[in-house]
Amino acid sequence: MTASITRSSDETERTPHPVSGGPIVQLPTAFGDFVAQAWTDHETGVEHLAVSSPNPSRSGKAPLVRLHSECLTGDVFGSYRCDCGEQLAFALELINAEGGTLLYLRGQEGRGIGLANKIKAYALQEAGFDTVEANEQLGLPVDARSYNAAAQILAEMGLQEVRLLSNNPDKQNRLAQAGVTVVEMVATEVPSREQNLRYLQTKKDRMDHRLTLQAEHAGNGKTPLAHPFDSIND
Ligand SMILES: Nc1nc2c(ncn2[C@@H]2O[C@H](COP(=O)(O)OP(=O)(O)OP(=O)(O)O)[C@@H](O)[C@H]2O)c(=O)[nH]1
Ligand SMILES: [Zn+2]
Repeated sequence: MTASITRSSDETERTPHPVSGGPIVQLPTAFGDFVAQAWTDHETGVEHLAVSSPNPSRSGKAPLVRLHSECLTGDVFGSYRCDCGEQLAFALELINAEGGTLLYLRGQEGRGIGLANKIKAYALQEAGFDTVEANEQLGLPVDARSYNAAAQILAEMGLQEVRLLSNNPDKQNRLAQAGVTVVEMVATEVPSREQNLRYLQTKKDRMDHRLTLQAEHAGNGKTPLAHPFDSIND
């Protein structure tokens, strides 16, 4: 429980970010049967949740890991303003099929600026600003997230070499700085929609997200993925 993280570049030892994990419990879900473990960040008091496949990876490759930043509007309400809810469903389906872990990072709402500020940023986007400009207009960082707690949780779970389910190269770099080796980036693009196309285009153009946004990939509501709520309403 006290694994230290070292910089791969210079092997300089750093003080581990203080986190602790609780008991591992069964978590049967609409996406399959998982196990869950809560983790507390003792620096911030924020509680995160690791949701893992109970079976070891069948591929023999490094474990699949998704770091999912909290998005109340997308994850809980199924908002189409962003791709978060559908990415969450996609990741859980893949982890159920292939094995792996989804670490749900709370306190990262709105790329770390918080829910109320994200909604203010939405208001600015409705006035014409893009998702980057909106944060800047609020005098806030474009991306205020830290992955130090996540890296330490992964280390304590024995996940220091991972295949990262993400389109965000910055996440890969920031994890590497925190001591986690990303051996492969696994795309997590879901079909775009009319309502989130500008947002996704901005992420591609201004935040270097690896998104194709190809016409056949752009569902625009015509080829929706299974939504988290679809299989719950039985
Ligand atoms: N500030 C702000 N945050 C947003 C907006 N739309 C979604 N978010 C937040 O963005 C975060 C998700 O980040 P993304 O950039 O979509 O994806 P990522 O996690 O960096 O990259 P992937 O791993 O590829 O999904 C969540 O915390 C959301 O709450 C927005 O318009 N403004
Ligand atoms: Zn979102």
